[in-house]
Amino acid sequence: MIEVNGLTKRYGGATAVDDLTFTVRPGEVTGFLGPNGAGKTTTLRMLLGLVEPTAGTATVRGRPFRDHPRGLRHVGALLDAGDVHGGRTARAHLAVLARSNGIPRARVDALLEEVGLAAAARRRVGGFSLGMRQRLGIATALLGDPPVLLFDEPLNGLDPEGVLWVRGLFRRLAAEGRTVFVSSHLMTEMEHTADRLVVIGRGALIAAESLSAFAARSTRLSVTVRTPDAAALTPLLTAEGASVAGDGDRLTVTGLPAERIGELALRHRVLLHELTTLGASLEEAFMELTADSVQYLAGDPR
Ligand SMILES: Nc1ncnc2c1ncn2[C@@H]1O[C@H](COP(=O)(O)OP(=O)(O)OP(=O)(O)O)[C@@H](O)[C@H]1O
Repeated sequence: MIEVNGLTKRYGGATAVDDLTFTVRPGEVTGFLGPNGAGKTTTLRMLLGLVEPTAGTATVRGRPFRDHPRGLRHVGALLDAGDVHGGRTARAHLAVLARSNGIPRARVDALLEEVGLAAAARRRVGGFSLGMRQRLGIATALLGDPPVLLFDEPLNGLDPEGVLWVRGLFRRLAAEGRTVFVSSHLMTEMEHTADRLVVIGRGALIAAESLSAFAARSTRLSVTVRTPDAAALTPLLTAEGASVAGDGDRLTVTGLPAERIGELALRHRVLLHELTTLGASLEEAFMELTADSVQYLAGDPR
């Protein structure tokens, strides 16, 4: 569990992180989304005690990160994949960290295998591609088998196979009960990976909610529903706050995601012939909601 409360960072007159309050739960992948410069990296650095907050607190499992005595065993982090001693081999890099954190050496080779770097284990990191550095950074984060994992833009530089692998890895880590917090500036990277989203814009919180709740807040998302029982379905949808337009057996529904419409129909035994999401993609919803962070400001629904 990560708890961020009133977290603020100012640099001179500029506010990089503005009074952020949210929680990140174990057992889920939480996407940390915001446009470039929104304050994601600064927030993650404050979580790791690398940047001192101007105000507010950030705790990991109830304590500030620097109060955790065995760093890598409590929180694993990938912040900047380029931030590795280029003269070292991948294996030596991990071995040094393993030794200083009291982690068995055998874990190094197992992890190099797991992240797909076994064949490059004896090569110097200076010659690694960005994707290979990301894989090494992910291995570093996993080294201490920590219950909490932070990843800053982990998909940068990965090829499609690497992206699929990382998605599967994050899902597995969450299924093991870990807290997985992953930043990205692209919704497309998160929509197949995250269970929940924390969205920020210009340092301030825009949303902290499930992926489907986030989608439902976009005014432009609409769902086409075909049903022989529109008369029964329409009041069920409007009672949930949706707008329903349409004629005959074809309805256009805004304000509710397709998943929720499907659930309602099932629960009330309304037959559906079609359920299609139209219009804005989640990426467009994200752009719409981050376009004006003040206008769409919403609290943390804890
Ligand atoms: N050390 C610093 N001194 C001054 N300003 C800073 C410093 N670090 C970050 N900033 C500013 O704070 C804001 C937030 O930056 P941050 O790197 O946290 O954003 P981000 O969401 O991670 O962006 P990106 O997706 O581009 O990595 C930016 O305007 C940045 O210029």
